[in-house]
Amino acid sequence: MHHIRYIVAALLIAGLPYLAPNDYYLHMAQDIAMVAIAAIGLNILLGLSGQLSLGQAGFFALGGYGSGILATNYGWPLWASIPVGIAVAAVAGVLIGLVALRARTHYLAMATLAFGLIVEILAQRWVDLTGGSMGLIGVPQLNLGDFANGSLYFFWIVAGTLLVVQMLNDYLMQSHQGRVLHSIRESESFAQTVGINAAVWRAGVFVAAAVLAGISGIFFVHQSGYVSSDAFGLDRSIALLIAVVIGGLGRQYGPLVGAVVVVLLNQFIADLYEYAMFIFGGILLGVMLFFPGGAVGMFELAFGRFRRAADRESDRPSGERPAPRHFTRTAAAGDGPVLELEGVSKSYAGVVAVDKLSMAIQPGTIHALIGPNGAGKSTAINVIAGLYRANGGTIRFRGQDITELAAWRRARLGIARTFQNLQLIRNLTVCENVMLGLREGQRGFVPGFARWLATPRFEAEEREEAMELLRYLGIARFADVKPGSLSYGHRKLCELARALAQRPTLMLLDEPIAGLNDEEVREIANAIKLLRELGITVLIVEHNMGFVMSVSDAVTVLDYGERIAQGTPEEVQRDPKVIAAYLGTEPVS
Ligand SMILES: Nc1ncnc2c1ncn2[C@@H]1O[C@H](COP(=O)(O)OP(=O)(O)OP(=O)(O)O)[C@@H](O)[C@H]1O
Repeated sequence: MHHIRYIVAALLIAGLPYLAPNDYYLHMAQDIAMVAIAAIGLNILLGLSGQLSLGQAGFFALGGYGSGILATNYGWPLWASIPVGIAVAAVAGVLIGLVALRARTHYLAMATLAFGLIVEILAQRWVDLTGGSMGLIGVPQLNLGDFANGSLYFFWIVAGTLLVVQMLNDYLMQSHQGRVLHSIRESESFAQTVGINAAVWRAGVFVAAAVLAGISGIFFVHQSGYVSSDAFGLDRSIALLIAVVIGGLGRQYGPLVGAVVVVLLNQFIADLYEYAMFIFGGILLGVMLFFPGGAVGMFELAFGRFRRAADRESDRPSGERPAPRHFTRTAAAGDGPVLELEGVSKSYAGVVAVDKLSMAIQPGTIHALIGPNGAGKSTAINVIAGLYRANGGTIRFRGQDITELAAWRRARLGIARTFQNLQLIRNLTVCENVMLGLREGQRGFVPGFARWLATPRFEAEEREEAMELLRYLGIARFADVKPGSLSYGHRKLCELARALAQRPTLMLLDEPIAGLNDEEVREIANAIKLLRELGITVLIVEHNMGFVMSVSDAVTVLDYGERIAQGTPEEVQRDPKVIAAYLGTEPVS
């Protein structure tokens, strides 16, 4: 009975036509459902993946006209014209999704705005096809059989579709796919380092939003037997945006609440039609300034404080931390180097940051890459992780040439990393951040949705695996809080747990103790040694010499992008070139 809310909603939908005093209310409910379907799509696009579209009315129009024109002008039956309408919207979604891979932020907003305007102008001017602003007349209604007016059945179809879309949305928000979208919004390069093909996701989410807008448009066109191009203007795109923001951007029920508010407001201000945009604009501004969480956010704020804090698990002393299971990827000592760089170079517009660097990292060791400021350490780690492409040389991981592989592919092969300036997803809990790293056993959308329908504990195994890692690193007590409320040291440990969740063979740690106090440094040093115990090979970039010398098995020293020394910590410490690089004097020859 974990999905009781949907059963109640289905009963309400079934009963509402009989309870509504007259058709006017039913019509309003239909409008709300239509707006909500498209708004859910926009919320996924903007609220989850962070991509702003000002052209959703374009998809709405393409879906609607795609089906409406075939059914009206060419006499197609609705069962055939509707899938075509959805397909037209989806194809447009793919095309705009491809644009979204090139244009970000306000450029993307402008591109989608232009798309919406083009569709609107086509709808107005291509009168033979669309009827222009005079309208397409005699559009068949979606009334299922004998019901001439069909409002009862029509409501059931629209509201039933909304229910299914809302369920898919709810699954998305609670699942791995939702976490992926959160991560893409916060940092695409970070997402790639946990094995996410961000480009595919960004484009895919555009298609999903386009299809939902298209379905909404199809319902709209087949609602009343008549449709004019005036219905597909910019104001519709803006109204959707307003619904999403007023409801609460990124919130599970934000679009539904926003759709109710927008449709009701439209009714109240029907007499002030000329000022409608002005009034909506004012409300949008007010919400964004004073209640950025929207109506759902306000509700959470008001009632969240009465919610009982969940019992939190307490952490055991470090001696009693069982090692996590599932570490299968580790490389054995006889396998040869885990990572080999051969003459790797990287320059930025003339600045040679890494110069023909060669080094080998042996399995199961902690290898440090050190050097003065600007020596090229971060560049080297980014080139290894695949965030930057090398200009020359070869990188081999467990014998495989990965020089040309995308970052997400390298992550999937078993290279995980942490960042100098922490990359944790603010809107996810500590446990969910760690779950983001789990790749193995992740289900696709459809099997995941089926499992979600079947059991409330649909991600119990993933959660338990993440908890094991948190316990291992001694931060299980923070599992259910957002990373923002943790100390800097605990956040570093959380990031380490997330990287561990990728079950890596090689872990790249970029300045793991920068900004930490002595106690926190000790914790991180212990954690890094635990990684070695799990058989993971570690490459650390770090400034703090004392720390490097205490944890590493081998050290490579860079200066001006070139390798100037390599060896055990003791050997490197005695090397005159290293002393000179750090003290700024000429080497004693
Ligand atoms: N995105 C960039 N564009 C241009 N130059 C860059 C860029 N990133 C780094 N550099 C330059 O490349 C050189 C190496 O920088 P890098 O950040 O890799 O060194 P680092 O050893 O990590 O330094 P630090 O210890 O200060 O972090 C520096 O001269 C730096 O100014």
